[in-house]
Amino acid sequence: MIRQKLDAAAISTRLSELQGWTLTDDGTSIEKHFVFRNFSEAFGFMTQCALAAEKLDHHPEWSNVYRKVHVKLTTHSADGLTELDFQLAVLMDRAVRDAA
Ligand SMILES: C[C@H](O)[C@H](O)[C@H]1CNC2=NC(N)=NC(=O)C2=N1
Repeated sequence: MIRQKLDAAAISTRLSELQGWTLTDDGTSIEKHFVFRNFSEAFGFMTQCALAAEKLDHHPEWSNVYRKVHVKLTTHSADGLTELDFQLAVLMDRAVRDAA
């Protein structure tokens, strides 16, 4: 199931397929710091991700300061990481290319 909590081995495999994402100390989230050229690119990225997240019915915890966006992904209902978090991470990495 897509909303089923992943075990440590699955998390480590999925994480190794990504770049720039790290596991938080408590093991329940992955996070990444994105840096863009300017605020417009950062906000364009967030807009695209917001629409993708809504379609996926899976939403990021994030914050933006000028040209930086900090993203933390976790599945609240599973109290940990699920396949959905990794799907959203892949979508976000793809959105970076479109923002440029
Ligand atoms: C009803 C709806 O499917 C749920 O509330 C979804 C919405 N988005 C979500 N996003 C995240 N990150 N975790 C959730 O558990 C979650 N649940």
